[in-house]
Amino acid sequence: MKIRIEPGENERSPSTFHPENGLSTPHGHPFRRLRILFKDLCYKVDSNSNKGEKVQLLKGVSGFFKPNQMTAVMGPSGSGKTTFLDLLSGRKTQGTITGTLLFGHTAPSRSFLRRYTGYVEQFDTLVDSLTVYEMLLYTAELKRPLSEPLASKKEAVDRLIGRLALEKCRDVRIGSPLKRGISGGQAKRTNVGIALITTPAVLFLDEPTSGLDSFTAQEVMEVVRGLAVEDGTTICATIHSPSSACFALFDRVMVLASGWTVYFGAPGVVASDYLTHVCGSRPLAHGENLAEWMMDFLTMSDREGRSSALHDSYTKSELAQEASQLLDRYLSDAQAKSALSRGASLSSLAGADAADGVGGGGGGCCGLSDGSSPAGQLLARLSGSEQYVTPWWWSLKVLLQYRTVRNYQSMEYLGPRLFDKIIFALVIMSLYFGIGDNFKSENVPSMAALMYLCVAQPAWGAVAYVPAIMLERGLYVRERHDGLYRPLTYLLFKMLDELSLNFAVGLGSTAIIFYGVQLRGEFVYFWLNCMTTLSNGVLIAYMMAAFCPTLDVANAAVPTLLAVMLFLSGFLIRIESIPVYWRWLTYADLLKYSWQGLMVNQFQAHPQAELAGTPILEYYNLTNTSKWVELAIVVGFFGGWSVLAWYALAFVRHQKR
Ligand SMILES: Nc1ncnc2c1ncn2[C@@H]1O[C@H](COP(=O)(O)OP(=O)(O)OP(=O)(O)O)[C@@H](O)[C@H]1O
Repeated sequence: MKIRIEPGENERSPSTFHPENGLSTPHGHPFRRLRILFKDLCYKVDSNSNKGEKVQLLKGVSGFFKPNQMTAVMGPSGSGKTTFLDLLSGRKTQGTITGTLLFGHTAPSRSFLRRYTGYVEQFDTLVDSLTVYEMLLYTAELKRPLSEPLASKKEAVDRLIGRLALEKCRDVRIGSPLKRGISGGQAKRTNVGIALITTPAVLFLDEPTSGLDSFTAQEVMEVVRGLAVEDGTTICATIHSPSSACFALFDRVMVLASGWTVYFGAPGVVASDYLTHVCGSRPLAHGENLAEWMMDFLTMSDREGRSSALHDSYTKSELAQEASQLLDRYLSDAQAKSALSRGASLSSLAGADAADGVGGGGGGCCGLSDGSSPAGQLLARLSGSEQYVTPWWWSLKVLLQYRTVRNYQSMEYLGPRLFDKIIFALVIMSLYFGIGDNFKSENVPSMAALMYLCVAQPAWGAVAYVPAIMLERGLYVRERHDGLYRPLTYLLFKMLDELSLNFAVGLGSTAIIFYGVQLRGEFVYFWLNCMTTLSNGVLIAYMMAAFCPTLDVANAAVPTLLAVMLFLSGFLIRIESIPVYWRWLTYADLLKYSWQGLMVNQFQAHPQAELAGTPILEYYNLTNTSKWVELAIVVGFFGGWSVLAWYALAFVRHQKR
C-alpha cells in the first residue's frame, strides 16, 4: 500500500510577518520562515560507563522541519530526543557531530542559534522574586535591541501576555517550590514567553508538557501552535505521551529509537497505517490514544532490541523514500540559493529568498554581509559570532534594576544578610564591652582573639551563601545560553548586589563593635578591613560554587578552604611556629593579612601592651607591618579571586550536554 508522507504537503499558506503581532520589534527580523534541513546527522560522545569507548547517540538522522509547522520528536525514553534537540539548537558542549545541518540554506553559527532561536527548557528557570510581567520585561530589556524604546518593549510584553493567556497572573510573583506563586502551566507559558521575546524564527521545546495535566498541556500547546500558524515560526518539540487532542496539533512526527529514525511523517492515520502494515504493530483500537499506542509499541520493540530492525523497515519504506526525495530537493534548492547568493547582488538575493518565504541570505557568501539589507543582515547573523544583543553596561543596569531592587525589598533576602551581622556585633560587644582601651596583660589576648573573630565571622558567613548560589545555577546557565549577559557582567552584578548591602549593613555592625568595645586605632580602617574581608568571603563562595559540580561538593570545599586559612592566619599558631612545610601557604592566606592589619590598627599606639611577657606586636612579629599595606593585599586578593570566579563562570561547565 502507498503511504504518503503528508497528504497534500500539509503546508499552510505563507503568513506574512506582522509587526503588530506583539512579538516583533521595530527592528523585527529581516527574515522569517526558516526551513531546517538535516541529513545523516550523527553524534558520538565518550561513554560515561566504559572509559575509552565512544557511544553513538544519533545514527544518521535525516529530515526537515518547515516554517508554519509544528513537529513532534517522540521516542522511548533514552532514544535521543533531547540529544537531537540540543544538537539542532547548538547546545551540545561535547562529542563529535557529523552530517549536514542547514537553517534556510546556511549552516548556522552557534552564536546565531543561541541568539536567534528560542529554546524552552524542560525545567522552568525563572527569577522567583519577579512577577510574570517583570520577568518578561526584564528578558526583553536584555534581549531586544538597546535602541528600542521602553514603551515599545512594554507593549510587546503586554501583547505576549495576552497571547499566552497570562493576564490573570500578570502581576503575580513567580514564586518557588517553597513559596508558591504561579501555577505549573503558567510557569511553562512564561518560559515559552521568554523564548518568544525576540520573535525567533525557530522555536525548540524540550518536553513542554511534562508535569502538566492534560488540559493545561493542551492549552500550552495550542498557544505554541498559534505561533506556527500565525507567525510562520518553525517549531520542534520533544514530547512523551500527549493526549489525542494535543497530538492532533502537530503537523509531523519524527520518532527516534536508540538514536535511529524509525518514523518521519504525518501523525494520525498515516502513522497508524505505517506501524500496523509495515512494522507489524497490533491495530489501533477504536477510541485509543494514538500517541500512547505508538509509544507502547515502540518502547516494547526497543526493549526487545528491535529498534535497528524498525529503522531498516523505515529506510526501505515508501515513506522514507518520499521523505528522502523531498529532503534532497530542499537540499539542492538550498545549494542553488547558496551558489546564487555567492554570485548575485544583494538586492536580487533578497528578492529570491522572499519568494520562497525564507527571507535570508546565503551561507558563507563572503562580501555580501554588509548588513545594509535584510539578506546581508541574515547572512551576518547566521555566520556571526556575537551572541549578545546589548552592551555589558546595559545588562548590568537591567540586572541591578530588576533583580537587586527586588532583592532589597525582600526580607527573605535581607534577613540572613542583616541579622547575622547585627547579632554577631551585639554578642561581641556584650562579651568585650568597654575593654578595648584597657591594655592590661589579661585583656591583651582577648583583644587579639576579638580581632581574630572579626576576621573569622565574615569568612564563615560566606559558607551560608553557597546553597543560594548553587540553586541559581540553572537560571544562570539558561540565561547565558540565551545570550542575555556575559559571565563577567553577571559576576559584577552579583558583587554589587551583595557588597553594597554588606558595606552599608557593615557600617552599623562594625560601629557597634568598635565603639561598644572601645577599640583603638581608626574606625574607618576597622570598617574597611572587615568589609574587604567579607567581600573576599562572598567572592570565594561564588568562585567555589562555580567550580564545584554539586552543592554537596561546594558545601564541603568552602568550609575546608576557610578552615585552613583560619588555622594559618597567625593567631591560633604564630607564623614562626607553623611547620615549614605549611608556612609557604601563609603567604596565600588572605585572613592572615586581614587579622594582622586589625592587630596593628588596635595596638600600634600601645605597642608596649604585653603578651606572654613580650610586647604584643613583637610577639606576633608585626612591629614593622603597615596596616595599609595589609589592607592593600586583601584588596589584591579580591582581584585574584575575581579572575578565578570569572574563569569558572565562563569556562567550567557542569551541565555537559
Ligand atoms: N556519555 C554518555 N555515555 C553513554 N550514554 C549516554 C551518554 N550521554 C547520554 N547517553 C545516553 O544517550 C541516550 C539519549 O539521551 P537523551 O537524553 O537524548 O534521551 P531522551 O530520548 O531525551 O530521553 P528521555 O525521554 O528519557 O528524556 C540515553 O540513553 C542516555 O543514557
